[in-house]
Amino acid sequence: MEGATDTTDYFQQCKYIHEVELLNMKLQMRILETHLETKDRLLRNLEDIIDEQEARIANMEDFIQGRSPGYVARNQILKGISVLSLDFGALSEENLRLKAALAQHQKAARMAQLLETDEDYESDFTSCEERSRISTQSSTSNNEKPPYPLMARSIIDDGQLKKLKRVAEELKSEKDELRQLALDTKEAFTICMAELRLMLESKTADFFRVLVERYKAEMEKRRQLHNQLVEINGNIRVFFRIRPMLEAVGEQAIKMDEMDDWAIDVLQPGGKKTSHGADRVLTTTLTQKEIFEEVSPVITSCIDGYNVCIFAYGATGCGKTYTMEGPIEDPGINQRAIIQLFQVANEKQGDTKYSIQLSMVEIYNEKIRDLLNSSLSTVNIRMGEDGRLALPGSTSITVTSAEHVSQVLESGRANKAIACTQANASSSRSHVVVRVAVNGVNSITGESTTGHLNLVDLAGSERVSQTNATGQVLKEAQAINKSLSELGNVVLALRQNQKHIPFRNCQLTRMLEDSLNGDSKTLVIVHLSPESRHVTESTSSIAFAEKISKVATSKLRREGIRKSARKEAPPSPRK
Ligand SMILES: Nc1ncnc2c1ncn2[C@@H]1O[C@H](COP(=O)(O)OP(=O)(O)OP(=O)(O)O)[C@@H](O)[C@H]1O
Repeated sequence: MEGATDTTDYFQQCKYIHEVELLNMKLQMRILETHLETKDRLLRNLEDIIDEQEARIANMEDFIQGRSPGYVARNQILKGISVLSLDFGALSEENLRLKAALAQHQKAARMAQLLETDEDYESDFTSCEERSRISTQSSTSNNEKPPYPLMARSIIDDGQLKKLKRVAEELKSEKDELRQLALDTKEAFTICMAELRLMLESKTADFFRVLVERYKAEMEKRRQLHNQLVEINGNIRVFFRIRPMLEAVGEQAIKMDEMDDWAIDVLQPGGKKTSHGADRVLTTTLTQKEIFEEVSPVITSCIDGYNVCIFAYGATGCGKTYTMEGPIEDPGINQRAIIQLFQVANEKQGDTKYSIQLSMVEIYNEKIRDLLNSSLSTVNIRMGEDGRLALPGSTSITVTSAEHVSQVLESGRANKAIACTQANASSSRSHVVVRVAVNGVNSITGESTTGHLNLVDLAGSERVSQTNATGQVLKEAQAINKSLSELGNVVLALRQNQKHIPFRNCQLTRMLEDSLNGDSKTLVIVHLSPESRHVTESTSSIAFAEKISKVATSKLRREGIRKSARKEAPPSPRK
């Protein structure tokens, strides 16, 4: 019986052992499954981290230093393993041995697991302080390897970092190539532009040269035609002289046309720009000497017996007296003209002996006063026996030298000042006429010629309506207006070769009848103030200039001027 009991015990013991072993095997299986599952999760995490790494190549160093969110996942996994361990502790209390055995197996299995695969976990679990310590050491010592976490090492092992580096290098070299290409393109573009500019400049210069030549040819043609026209129309020329700006402030409303020496541009008060032509425009930059050179050809024809009239027309203050008299140190046309007549007469002196007489009168309120006589006697106009107009009783001085001319003109100027005071008039309220007679007598034939040069500084042309004039001033203004208007009518009639010339309507035209009629040469210099505040007066002066410049068109057609102008136009420049 006892033997049977022992056998039963033994059998029972074996059964228990088998059951424990079976349980143990099952546990091992479960542990392995858990381990595999853990590994799978770990691998998935690793894949996620690798993906993240690819997207964050620039932050690789940060990742290597262990700041990746992958750690959080791994910590959770490890936590799970610990929970599993605790589960083992909750096994049935009824079999402590089994529990101990199980615990031992579990411990052994866990140890085996850790030893087998997770050596690296050790480093993963290294404390932050430890890691930073090692990291600091690694940065100072090149020999020690940094404690790369498992995932980083796996990436390095996989060659992904190398791959990424290679890609980065390729990208860098492509970028360098692109940069070089951009530099080459820029250089090529600069060279191309420089060549293009040179080509354009040379083409433009050629084109411009041809245009200038054509322009000059046109100008020359125009000048010739104009002279032809002036001769046809009785040698009457109209010039504009623009006075320089006297005030620094204000806009310049009148300028010479940049493209045309014979025209001016006027900026009207409303902002409109108008253009006006004349026989010549004397710009602000011309000196007194240069102005005289422009008019001197007309003056010297006096020596040959021609009558010449030069009028300075314009509103008060626009420079008429400056042009005719000028300052003592820089004299105007009057003095220069008479001195030139002297010089030319001296040069021509031979069989013909020349003498030059000078008189100077003023027409104020239709009365003529002798400015070379200090008593300022009034002078009348008479028709002489030779059919010439004379001013009997007026002083006529034969001038003998340039100095003498200056002296005589100066005394006339002084008397003019007295006249202004006596008549209570400013200089612009009267017309001042310097009359020069050039007599030539041929000692052999006895023939004589007389040419008259009339240099007229007209009264200011401003309108009565704009001056609010009354009484004496109104009377003066009316007389001035009338005489200027009559002068305009006479010049226009002469220019248009009208049958009746209205000389007799005022003292000024009466006095100058013999000088304006016939083969005479007349020049009207219309003076213009450039300042915009004088633009109304200037426009009125321009209107006067345009009125006296009018030419009968039927006459032009008869002369065939337009036809010839068209025929000889130079060729267009080639593009
Ligand atoms: N071309 C010029 N260059 C420099 N100053 C000038 C010029 N023309 C005129 N002036 C100056 O302008 C002012 C007026 O000129 P000026 O007396 O000759 O005008 P005006 O038309 O004769 O006037 P008025 O009709 O009142 O006699 C003067 O001070 C003169 O010196």
